[in-house]
Amino acid sequence: MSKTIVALDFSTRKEVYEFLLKFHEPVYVKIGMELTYSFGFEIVREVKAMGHQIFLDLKLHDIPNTVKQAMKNLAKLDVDIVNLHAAGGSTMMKAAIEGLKEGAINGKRPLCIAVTQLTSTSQEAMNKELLIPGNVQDVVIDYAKLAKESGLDGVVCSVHEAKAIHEACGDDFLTVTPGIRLADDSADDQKRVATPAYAREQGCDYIVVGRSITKSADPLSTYHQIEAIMEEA
Ligand SMILES: O=c1ccn([C@@H]2O[C@H](COP(=O)(O)O)[C@@H](O)[C@H]2O)c(=O)[nH]1
Repeated sequence: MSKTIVALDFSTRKEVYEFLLKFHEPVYVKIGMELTYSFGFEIVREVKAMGHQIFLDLKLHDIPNTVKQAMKNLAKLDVDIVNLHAAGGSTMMKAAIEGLKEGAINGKRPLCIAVTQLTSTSQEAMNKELLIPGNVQDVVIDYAKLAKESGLDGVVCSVHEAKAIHEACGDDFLTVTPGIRLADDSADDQKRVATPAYAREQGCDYIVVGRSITKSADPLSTYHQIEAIMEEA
């Protein structure tokens, strides 16, 4: 089973299909706001029909009833993972699970994970702009515990918090980690970054990789290189 989720952050359908056609097997992909807001759920259905697994990354954050109804609709897409912001609180997260259960196809709902602190958020920004005091790792772990108590399946966090989250919430609580960069890559807008090798060492369940693969001169080879690192014993 693939441990690498490729972020399909493209602006055109052509780029999506040209990219996916390079792969000769189903891959785990992430469809986010960029594609969904351009092409609607049609693109989700099309990529799913090609046999790929899908993490639908729309990061819901609203009042509980709105999130519940939205999740009910997302469950009907039969994707593998959906997500929301833990900052919406436990009532919202519980409502999300209720919505997913109501919309589940054949009794099987998508996994639901909570964004703790975005990997583009630095310690300084969290304290001074978001006005959340304390250490970013402690805050992420507290949010992860809240997500677990609310019935969620895991969290989005950075590699740097994954080990402590597994210690606090259990090994079966998923850690999905964006902010992945190969050693020579630019961090771009990401702040809490790490390499695939460090992600494997820290026991991350999945890494999310966008630009390091999609902007690579040879995306297929970079993907296989990363997968090989993630699969090392
Ligand atoms: O905390 C988060 C949550 C989501 N993301 C998403 O992951 C990818 C990362 O792309 P890169 O090009 O590898 O930086 C992107 O789609 C984000 O929306 C995240 O980065 N951090």
